[in-house]
Amino acid sequence: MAAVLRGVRAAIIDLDGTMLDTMPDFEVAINLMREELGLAPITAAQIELMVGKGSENLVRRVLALDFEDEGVERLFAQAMEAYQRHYLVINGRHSEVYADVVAGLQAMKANGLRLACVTNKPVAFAKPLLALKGLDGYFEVLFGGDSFEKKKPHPMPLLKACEYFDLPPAQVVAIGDSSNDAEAARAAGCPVLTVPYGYNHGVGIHETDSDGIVDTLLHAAELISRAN
Ligand SMILES: O=C(O)COP(=O)(O)O
Ligand SMILES: [Mg+2]
Repeated sequence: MAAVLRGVRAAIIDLDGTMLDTMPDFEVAINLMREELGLAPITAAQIELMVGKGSENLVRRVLALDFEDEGVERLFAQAMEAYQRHYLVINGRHSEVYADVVAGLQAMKANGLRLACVTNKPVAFAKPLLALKGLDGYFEVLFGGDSFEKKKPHPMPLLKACEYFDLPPAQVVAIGDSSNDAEAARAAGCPVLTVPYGYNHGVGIHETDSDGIVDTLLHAAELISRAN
């Protein structure tokens, strides 16, 4: 693993499931939306399988629990509006920073790494959330699921971050909790580390192709530092 991390000058860090356990926020906002539509609540365990590919995909999949394709499309705009309205109100209220995230970000900065946050969450949710949790100051740039034409697992958001840093992808490590992060990194040519504690569509992180699994962001910081 050390070999692929040699020469790394910057890190692209995912948000949901990597820095913050946001599942309780998703659960509250999704169930407020369902209540408005007259639908019964669903569990965090159900929602966890659907998170990771952005808000539109989440809302469509939640509706698909109760409706066929035609019903999903009929209700989508109304459901999306309700979900976004509720999410913005509760954003961050029920979510927590994972262990050793702050220590990891501090260690990366201390080691001279430049940092970007690249998430599939819309920027309007991600920006105030990072600020509320005191994490915004670590990042030079934040890209969300609506920043570009394509989201992860497409490589575009990662390539844009590399462009922003003016570094080749081989010198920019991606760190995330799901196959979306790992596939985007592979396609972009970035080395990739994964954390095992987030949301990977119900699939163990060992099943996802990466350059290594790290227990925490602090562990990631140590590996990158040791390789350089
Ligand atoms: O909001 C999502 O779909 C997941 O967001 P993430 O890319 O920060 O994990
Ligand atoms: Mg994630």
